[in-house]
Amino acid sequence: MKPVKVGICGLGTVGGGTFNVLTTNAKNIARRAGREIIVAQIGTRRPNSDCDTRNIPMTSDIFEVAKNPDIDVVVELIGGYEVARELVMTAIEHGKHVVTANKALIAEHGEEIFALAEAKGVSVMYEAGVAGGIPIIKALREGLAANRINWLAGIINGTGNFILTEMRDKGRDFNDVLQEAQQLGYAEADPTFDVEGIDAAHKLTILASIAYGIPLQFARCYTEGISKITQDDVEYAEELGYRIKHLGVSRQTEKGIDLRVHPTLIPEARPIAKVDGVLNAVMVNGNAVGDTLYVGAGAGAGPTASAVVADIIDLARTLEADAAARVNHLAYNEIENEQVLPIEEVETSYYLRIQVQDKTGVLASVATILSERGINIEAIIQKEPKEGEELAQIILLTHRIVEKTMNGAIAAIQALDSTVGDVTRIRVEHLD
Ligand SMILES: NC(=O)c1ccc[n+]([C@@H]2O[C@H](COP(=O)([O-])OP(=O)(O)OC[C@H]3O[C@@H](n4cnc5c(N)ncnc54)[C@H](O)[C@@H]3O)[C@@H](O)[C@H]2O)c1
Ligand SMILES: N[C@@H](CCO)C(=O)O
Ligand code: NA
Repeated sequence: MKPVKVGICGLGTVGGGTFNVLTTNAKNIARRAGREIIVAQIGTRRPNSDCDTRNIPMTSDIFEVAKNPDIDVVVELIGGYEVARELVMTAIEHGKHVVTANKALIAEHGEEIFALAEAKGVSVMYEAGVAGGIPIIKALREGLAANRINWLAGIINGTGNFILTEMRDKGRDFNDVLQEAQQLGYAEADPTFDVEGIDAAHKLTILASIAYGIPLQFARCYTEGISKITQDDVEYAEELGYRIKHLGVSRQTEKGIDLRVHPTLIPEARPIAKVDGVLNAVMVNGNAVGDTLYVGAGAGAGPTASAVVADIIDLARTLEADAAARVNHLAYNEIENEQVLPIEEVETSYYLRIQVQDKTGVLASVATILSERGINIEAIIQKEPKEGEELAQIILLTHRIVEKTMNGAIAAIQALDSTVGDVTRIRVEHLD
């Protein structure tokens, strides 16, 4: 069979990694695909010193790659929304298959891109976009296709998990660790996407869509970042037997689907609570299979390239096949518009940290506010003021309650004379 010709656009962390995996593992890849896969052209503004591209045609115009009649598969690794969207649409218009690691692009413009791809009989693959090297898209779209997915939850941002781990294990400063994550090539071009949960929300949007067969609904994803987590919360969570992780959670409930990214307390006995550093992990619960767990590197050149190249191999195998026989872009042939629940309607358990004046009767007033609203307390710790400080802290774990009821309770606690500042609220997931 004739070789498959690939054009790579963007030769940064992931582009460079993809080029190196394709060349280093070329023989093995050809054995798997049943044909050679060669890099026919690279579109980049500058060379990458980690890559020996001496014999490869290069251009600074990525659109030249998208239109090159010699190329079968265009690999979009430039990032961002607008130019990337235009590039991918141009490639599809020219009859190319596309592989991308760009979850922002898929979460925001996926429907339009897939519609054009289906009209043109080509495929757009995006395994590298979600949880880096973990083959979670493949697992959900194909491996778990027999199931009704009940829920999924994951650590799906490598930079965020790296920061939380370094803060917890070494007491390091947030910004210092973020800088290291940027140097290691883990972070997004705009790192607020990582720390404010936007990147995780892009990934969760995609996971929920292919898990339940619903449209991509990024705008409905509730998003909260990790920048407000304090060393105190990390320590108190551990005292209660929990770890704090930045989690994407989506459940199929009777009221609708919840779709949310936020810091989360997880019981330390759960394997996912011990997934540290740049590792990602996704738990998926299906009605036939039960619990499943997928763990691996969520960012970095090699792991992300592993997923990009797997998609290219998949395409190489089916290049001449009937497009309609390929698995649908969003896994389901029929997409149904199920309601995404507003965060106020979501039910979960809570960790609360309340700073109070060190007076008698304070704990009783807090307990009264909670019990009046039917909120049961599961555990409680009271911390005396630290040396040289005047404020005490009350730390609570509650049973499950709907978020709007908790909002009312928090407002009432904050209105107490004895409460100082805002109440810290972190949601708790037992993952069962
Ligand atoms: N870095 C990771 O670990 C990782 C993991 C998964 C997914 N991703 C995604 O992969 C994509 C690329 O990320 P990266 O980390 O490799 O970024 P990067 O900044 O290292 O590389 C992007 C490259 O594209 C080039 N580029 C951008 N616009 C261009 C244009 N118009 N013409 C020519 N070149 C252009 C840049 O100069 C840069 O070299 C992003 O969508 C990112 O979200 C990254
Ligand atoms: N910035 C992303 C890259 C992988 O998608 C992360 O840290 O997870
Ligand atoms: Na993946």
